[in-house]
Amino acid sequence: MNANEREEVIQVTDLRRVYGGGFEAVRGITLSVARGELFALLGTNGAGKTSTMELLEGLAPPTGGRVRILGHDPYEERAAVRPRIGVMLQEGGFPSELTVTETVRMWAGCTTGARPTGEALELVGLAHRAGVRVKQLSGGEKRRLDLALALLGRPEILFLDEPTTGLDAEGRMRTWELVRELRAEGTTVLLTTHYLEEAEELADRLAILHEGRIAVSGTPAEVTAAQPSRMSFELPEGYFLGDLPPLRELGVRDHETTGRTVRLRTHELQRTATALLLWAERTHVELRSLDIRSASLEEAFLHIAREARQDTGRTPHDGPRDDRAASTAAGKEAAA
Ligand SMILES: Nc1ncnc2c1ncn2[C@@H]1O[C@H](COP(=O)(O)OP(=O)(O)OP(=O)(O)O)[C@@H](O)[C@H]1O
Repeated sequence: MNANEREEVIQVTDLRRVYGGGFEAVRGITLSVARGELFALLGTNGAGKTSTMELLEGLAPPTGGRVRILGHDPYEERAAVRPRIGVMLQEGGFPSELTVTETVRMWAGCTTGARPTGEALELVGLAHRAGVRVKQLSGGEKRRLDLALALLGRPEILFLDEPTTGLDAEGRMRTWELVRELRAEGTTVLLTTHYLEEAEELADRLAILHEGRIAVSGTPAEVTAAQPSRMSFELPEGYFLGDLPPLRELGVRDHETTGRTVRLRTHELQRTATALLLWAERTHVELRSLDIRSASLEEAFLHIAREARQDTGRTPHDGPRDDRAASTAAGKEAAA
């Protein structure tokens, strides 16, 4: 293979998952992840992140579509895929009477070419808890044990389902550092998380899921670029909105006022901010409580969540406006 060529180790095409009761949790997801890349799956609660991860991990067969992990079907060709991947599920579940060391040894017994137990515990910062029974570990320590087990077989692809949930700030930083090191060594990582700063810190690319579909995807910079920046300030005493330069002409997309506070959203932050600050200087007034912030991943996420809330307000008969698959789901709902 050409050195510049992207080796796609995760390929997902039009993936679908329908649960027993007929609920469509994954509704046509297409994505690919290159070797050595860190891809983050974000989404509102119930968006379908875990349902998607489980299909990629080969824990269940898809209802429709295609998954290839390292060129294999992870469900049909489990024996070929399993030794090359590491999986950290959302909820581990170990025999609670075993000690940390015994748990790792037990797991190592089922893993080809396992790391030494001490090394695995060292990696996740659990070496000092080696002799402690699993039931005595804190929630965060159990997450770290989960991670140690996922790393035991030196996987080529690491699936991490909410790896830092329940960790304190130091534990989270430590996990981020470890994930960065693994990536630097060439490990491909697929991560789900509710911490947007985690995705912003770690991800090369990401997708935000909503109701089983990818609502937006790209690099963190691409995803945030589509969102407006925000600016807010207090109107000086004796001044009104109409005294400001015409906001539309400054690139302002929309604005609202509460009392004397003006909040606006703009795609041209520099132009808007410069014009308003120059106006304040010319007018010899101070824009108090001035706050200017560029768009963030949080903004993109909240935008999607807001749209989701508005959608929830619709009746099934209204149906989503422009999506055939979603109309089918709404139709099912209406029929139920
Ligand atoms: N076994 C199941 N049977 C029926 N529905 C299920 C099942 N498992 C999950 N679901 C539903 O599928 C949808 C997606 O769930 P999933 O756990 O994949 O979402 P998620 O994005 O991982 O959510 P969270 O962020 O809350 O962990 C939810 O509406 C959930 O209730």
